[in-house]
Amino acid sequence: MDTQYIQTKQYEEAARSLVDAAAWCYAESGCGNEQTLRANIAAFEHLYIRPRMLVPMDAPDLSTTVLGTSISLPVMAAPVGFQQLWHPEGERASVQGTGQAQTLYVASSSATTSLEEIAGRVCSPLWFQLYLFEPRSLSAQLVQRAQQAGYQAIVVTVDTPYYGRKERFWRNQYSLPEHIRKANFSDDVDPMVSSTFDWGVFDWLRTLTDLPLIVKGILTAEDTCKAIEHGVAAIVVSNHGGRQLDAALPSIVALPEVVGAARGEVEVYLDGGIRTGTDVFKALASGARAVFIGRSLLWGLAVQGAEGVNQIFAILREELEYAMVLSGCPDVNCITSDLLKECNW
Ligand SMILES: Cc1cc2nc3c(=O)[nH]c(=O)nc-3n(C[C@H](O)[C@H](O)[C@H](O)COP(=O)(O)O)c2cc1C
Ligand SMILES: CCCCCCC(=O)C(=O)O
Repeated sequence: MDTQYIQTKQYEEAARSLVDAAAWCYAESGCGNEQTLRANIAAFEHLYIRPRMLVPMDAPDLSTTVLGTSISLPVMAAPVGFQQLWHPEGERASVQGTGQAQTLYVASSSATTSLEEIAGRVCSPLWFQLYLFEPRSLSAQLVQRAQQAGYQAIVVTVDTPYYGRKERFWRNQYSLPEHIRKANFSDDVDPMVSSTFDWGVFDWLRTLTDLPLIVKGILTAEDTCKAIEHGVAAIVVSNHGGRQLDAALPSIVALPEVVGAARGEVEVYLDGGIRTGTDVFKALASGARAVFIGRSLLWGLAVQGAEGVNQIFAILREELEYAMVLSGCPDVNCITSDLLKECNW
């Protein structure tokens, strides 16, 4: 397909007509009544930009760094499992499209392509997302394989002591197709997430790797302090795209308290509900260093494979560039909290 869409929303509409109903339902679902899924997006609508005028600039500079790695825009690919549901090339295409956009890709523990194969394809910086599995040895092996394959950091997802209740998916009695495999595990291994871990897991992981550890799934100041005490290098404010605890805080609402508690000691990123460049702008103005996209990346993947993923980043890049020029921000460091106003009407 050679159509060029100008909004991520148009990719969503196109993807819906292309993707099998079960895969669509699986990805779009939140958990429970989907309050958090809706609120992740709706909360951005309460934030408005206070633009500044007559700030001279040429083209604004959207580039930044995350843990010292350069990326061409402050938007990265979130870990998303089972990507062959959306395109036969799955993760191979999404990592390629992310590389074309010159940004960073996080490979999921639950990928349909092995972590080694993803790393072999790479033309972008790569982090590996780790689930905390029982037995622990399953997680330990993944960490060691990721380090060996050249990943630059481990993103530990901590919001999944149980796998969330995707009730919409269950109600429709969908299940994932037989051919969809977790490629990081042999067929006789069925890794189960574990509810028995505490914060000491970071001390244990530290004995296994010297890669930076990033914690994904934080929504409170209290847990931010715990994470810093246990030596994390960065925090992802996330509610798993509204897929774990229904009625959990929308990510953009939780962000300021996490940023406040982090006191600049660690980098803070956000995911959940990013659909436009102005959403990216609002997250940066609320203190995020960069953001991740989950579902919108899948829409690009479903419609045009690697090129679609690249296009999703291109759309967000252009929208962010417009927002920066029109609000007087020559570079991403100029996107500060004084440029935002909350309006609850
Ligand atoms: C279909 C799907 C699969 C996901 N798989 C993972 C995963 O394997 N690991 C993980 O940490 N998060 C996973 N997530 C959560 C994303 O990393 C991210 O937190 C979320 O999608 C961000 O919200 P957004 O979809 O509104 O951008 C998944 C999300 C979706 C929609
Ligand atoms: C063993 C955990 C499987 C998780 C699958 C991917 C995911 O995180 C999701 O939200 O779906």
